[in-house]
Amino acid sequence: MKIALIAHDKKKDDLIQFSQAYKFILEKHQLFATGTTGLRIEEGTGLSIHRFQSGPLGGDQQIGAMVAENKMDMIIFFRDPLTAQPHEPDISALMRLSDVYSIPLATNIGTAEILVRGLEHGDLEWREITQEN
Ligand SMILES: O=C(CO)COP(=O)(O)O
Repeated sequence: MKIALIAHDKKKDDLIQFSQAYKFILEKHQLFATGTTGLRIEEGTGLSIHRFQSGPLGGDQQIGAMVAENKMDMIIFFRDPLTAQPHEPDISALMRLSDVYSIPLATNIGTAEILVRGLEHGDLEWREITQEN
C-alpha cells in the first residue's frame, strides 16, 4: 500500500510519535510525505520515505496528483485547525480529491490509529483489487 504522511508544524511531533509507535506496520508499506514532515519522520524513526516538496511549495498538490491517478491508498494528515496556512487552497484540494477517489484520510491521531490497525488486518485489500481492474 502507498501511504502519505503529512503534518502541519504544530502537529509534527505527534506524527513522529505516531510513526514510532506504528513503525512495525508502516515499514511494510511504501511511504510518501511532504518535505519537512518526511525529513522529520525519517530522522525520528529511520523509516524510508519518498519526500515531495514542502507543503507551502506544492507538496500537498504532488500528493493530490497521486490521488488523481489512483496511486495513493491512504493519507494520514495531522492538520493544525488553529493556525492559518498560506496554502489552504492546496490543503482543501487534497481533501476534496481524497473524497472524489474514496481514499481513506485521517486528520487526527484517533482516526489514524484505526486506519493503520485496519491496514494491518488487511481491511484495505479492496484497494488492490480495484487497482488491478
Ligand atoms: O504544509 C504541509 C501540509 O499542508 C506540510 O508541509 P511540510 O511537511 O513541508 O511541513
